[in-house]
Amino acid sequence: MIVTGGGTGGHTYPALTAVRTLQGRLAEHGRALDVLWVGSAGSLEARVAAGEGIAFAEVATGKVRRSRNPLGMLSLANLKDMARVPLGVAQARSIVSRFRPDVVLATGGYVAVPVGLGAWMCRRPLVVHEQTVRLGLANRLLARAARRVAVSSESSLTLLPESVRRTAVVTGNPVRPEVLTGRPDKAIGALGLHGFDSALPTVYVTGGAQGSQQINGLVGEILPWLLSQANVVHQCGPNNVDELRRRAAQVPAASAARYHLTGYLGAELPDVLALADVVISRSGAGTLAELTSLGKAAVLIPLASSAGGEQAHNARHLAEAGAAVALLGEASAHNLGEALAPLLADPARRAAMAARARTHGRPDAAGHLTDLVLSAAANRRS
Ligand SMILES: CC(=O)N[C@H]1[C@@H](OP(=O)(O)OP(=O)(O)OC[C@H]2O[C@@H](n3ccc(=O)[nH]c3=O)[C@H](O)[C@@H]2O)O[C@H](CO)[C@@H](O)[C@@H]1O
Repeated sequence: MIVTGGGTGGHTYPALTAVRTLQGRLAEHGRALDVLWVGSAGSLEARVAAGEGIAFAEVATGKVRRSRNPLGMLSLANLKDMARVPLGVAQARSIVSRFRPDVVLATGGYVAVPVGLGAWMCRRPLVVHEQTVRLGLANRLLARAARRVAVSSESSLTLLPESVRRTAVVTGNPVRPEVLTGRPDKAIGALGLHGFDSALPTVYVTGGAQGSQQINGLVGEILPWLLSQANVVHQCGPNNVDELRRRAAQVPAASAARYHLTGYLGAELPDVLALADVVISRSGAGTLAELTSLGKAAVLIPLASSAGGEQAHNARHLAEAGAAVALLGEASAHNLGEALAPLLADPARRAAMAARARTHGRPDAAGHLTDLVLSAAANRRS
């Protein structure tokens, strides 16, 4: 198999989960998966593949920066990047023709475009996986060339063009298995949270892999109050740690022991999720798949500029079902405090929200996507 997808955690982790699940399936039959990850140099997917011991090949990619103004799309940076796309396609085609995979799995992001086109040119079956309700730009381009399009929710189906809908299957969005088996006590040990008060609920604040300055700012405004009600693990983004650490120095010493700041959570993420009673988060598809599979009460602050308003759509969907609170429109520290207060004060209220969230989870998504990939590969072989 060739796997491609990346740029952000939302595209990278479903690809990783599919690879791991496939490896596990084949191992049950005493067989090994021959897999190559094709991605961008210096990217998250390159680091993830290296960490997992998955062979990795680089292709050139061009990021197309969206702009409300059509002429803005023609910026110098965009034009330079677009010029890299044909190079990436040529590289990907050569990689696919040498590796000769039975199947190519693409999970979105700019890098998936050249690799998916390379698969199509070499007549290798392409399976596209989409995490969000609306197909992302890369997947819209690739969907017509794909043997199968896997989507994460039923509501995607009606949004697909007729020709693509025929190849579409609802699999859900794969969640890394370890995310579902975290342990609160391990989070305390690994992050040194010995000052946390076990009588108080714990809030996990996350802005996605890169962190969110908006969420960091809003949480910063209510931090003294929040720490009087809860313990807080705050994942602020690797580039924001220094600034946030300076701001955190103003937290009164009495409550500082209940505040843990971190740029990015790696292996500790599952344990922090297990520890969390309430999550404050963006509403990216990856994070929501995790929160719903686990069943977590959440206050969602969507990224306003996400493609097609996709994060607001995700957040509204869960909020309407009582499975989260969504701060839609202009979020303020006041609104955030108001959304949190009843959840922090009332364990039964957060348990009810968590239970509703769990009904939206699809912990079996990796298995469904793996079935689809295996059947595309088997078809080619037969
Ligand atoms: C800015 C942007 O382009 N956002 C998009 C991106 O989300 P983005 O990748 O930013 O966010 P997601 O919520 O989809 O995924 C983030 C992933 O990173 C993990 N994580 C996060 C923080 C951390 O410290 N450690 C860690 O492991 C999360 O648990 C999750 O698995 O792709 C998603 C899926 O296509 C889309 O829905 C989002 O709109």
